Amino acid sequence: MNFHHVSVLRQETIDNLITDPDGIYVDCTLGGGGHSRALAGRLSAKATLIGLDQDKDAIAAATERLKDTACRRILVQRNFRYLPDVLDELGIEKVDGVMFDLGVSSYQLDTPERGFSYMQDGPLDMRMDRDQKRSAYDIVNGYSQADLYRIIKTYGEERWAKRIAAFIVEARREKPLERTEELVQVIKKAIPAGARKDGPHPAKRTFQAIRIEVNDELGILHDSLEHAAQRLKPGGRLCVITFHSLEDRIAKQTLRLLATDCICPPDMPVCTCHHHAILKVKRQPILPSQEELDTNPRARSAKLRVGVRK
Ligand SMILES: C[S@@+](CC[C@H](N)C(=O)[O-])C[C@H]1O[C@@H](n2cnc3c(N)ncnc32)[C@H](O)[C@@H]1O
Repeated sequence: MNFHHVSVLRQETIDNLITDPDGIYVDCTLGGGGHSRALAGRLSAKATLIGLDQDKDAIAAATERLKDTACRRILVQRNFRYLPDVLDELGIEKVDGVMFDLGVSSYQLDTPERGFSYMQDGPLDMRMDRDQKRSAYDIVNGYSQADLYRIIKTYGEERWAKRIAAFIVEARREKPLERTEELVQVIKKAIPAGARKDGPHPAKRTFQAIRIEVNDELGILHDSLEHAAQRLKPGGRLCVITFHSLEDRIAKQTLRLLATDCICPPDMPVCTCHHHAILKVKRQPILPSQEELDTNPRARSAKLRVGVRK
């Protein structure tokens, strides 16, 4: 397996994450272990690095990449929504830092058999965790037209969502769509030629939408970030890298909420919510440098948000 992935905002993330070189750190999205490798390189032999990924291939690649690092390493194939359970099982109450580098890896995108790519033909799959039942096939062939429209519109922010949903339903009447290339052809037919001329690949937004739905990427984000923040020691850091506006909105709003004391409606005479801020956050996200943008086009839309536990 050739696990190709160039880590985004690597230095910036590690610089913000580490407060104690002997501490306990969690990488919730190991991928190829790029961030973790850089992190481990700055930790002592007394430190612990816990790495999670729901993709078996990522665990295998990261295990290899991290094998000669000094710190204690615990790599687990698990969805990060279960971070509190993983820490409980390890008997770890609080940690010094937690990072998330959201979305898919280049390896997942560029491996046709994983079915994420609209550029190379493969089965309609898109599962990060291949033990999971629901795949892109089930969504494309099983969702009602209204549900297809809803996800393509909401998660893809696709202007032609209505037509694409209708064309998918029409195409699958003959036989189920099985390959990514078949879906790409249906999407191309649905989008008028004039609108297809400029801009990104016509299937980009629909593929993003289906991928988000298959992996419930946005549904689990708010709670996962909150759980991670709750497990930080005072002064501990939460670092989140996002790659599109929907993801970033959830990260921004969650961090802002965790940094707010009272969340009662403004006309409430006394506080009844008893909400207490547990984080301090910087308003502005950290963006990739020009140098990084010049060498890694995937960094274009990346934003790093950092929270510091009170
Ligand atoms: C952008 S890649 C991470 C790359 C990594 N930081 C590096 O430098 O090599 C995102 C990884 O997160 C994993 N992932 C996404 N959502 C996840 C979730 N809810 N739970 C666990 N892993 C997840 C994906 O399988 C993928 O391997």
